[in-house]
Amino acid sequence: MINGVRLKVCGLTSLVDAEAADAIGADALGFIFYPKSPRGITLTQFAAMKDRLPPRKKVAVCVEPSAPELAALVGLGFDHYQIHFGTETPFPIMAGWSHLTGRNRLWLAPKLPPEQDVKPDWLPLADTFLLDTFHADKFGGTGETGDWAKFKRHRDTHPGKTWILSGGLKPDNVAAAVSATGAKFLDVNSGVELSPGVKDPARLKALVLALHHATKQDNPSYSA
Ligand SMILES: O=C(O)c1ccccc1N[C@@H]1O[C@H](COP(=O)(O)O)[C@@H](O)[C@H]1O
Repeated sequence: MINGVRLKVCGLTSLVDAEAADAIGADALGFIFYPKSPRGITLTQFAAMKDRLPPRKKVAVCVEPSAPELAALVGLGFDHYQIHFGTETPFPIMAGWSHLTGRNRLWLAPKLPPEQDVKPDWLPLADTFLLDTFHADKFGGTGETGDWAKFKRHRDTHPGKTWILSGGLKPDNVAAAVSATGAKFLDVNSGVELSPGVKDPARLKALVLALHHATKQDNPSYSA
């Protein structure tokens, strides 16, 4: 936690990168189980490093998992399950996800087109929502910033939920993102990489320094 702002470092593919995220004080470590992602790992790869990972919250990131796929992830004992999904996903499927993980462990990450908001029906299914940048052909990892005003509007409208800001965050825009949205939970991924799937310790440090500076109590553009 950095001055009241939590940070997840996502797309970790190795112990070395998990340790780099731990070293900068990340609250949560994200692992992507999506074969189409350049940061994707398999359950076997995760299981091989699981016992040596730093003692931070572990988040399994997946895309529209089937019940058996999600059950396999739950079997590995993650703290949270971040599910990216299209907005036409049938409600009973989403309710099944919530039932399998428990709503306190579920992070719903809808692929929201510009004109669409989080549907009221979804709210009881999860305590936490992650808003990532919309991209017609991708579910995440776009490296592009999203609609910060939309994020702020959701956060203001539903203060009982945890809202995670995601999409294209990097050392040079994290201060502006926090200032524009008031986000208390950030998710970083490609903006702190050397190449897809390989984290850059220098960019991780720069991001944390920028976040420290942006959230200092005496910074006039920040309201805690
Ligand atoms: O990174 C991916 O390849 C990915 C693929 C499918 C679903 C989620 C994915 N990553 C998530 O995308 C966001 C934002 O990434 P970025 O900062 O824009 O690179 C992050 O939450 C990852 O969990």
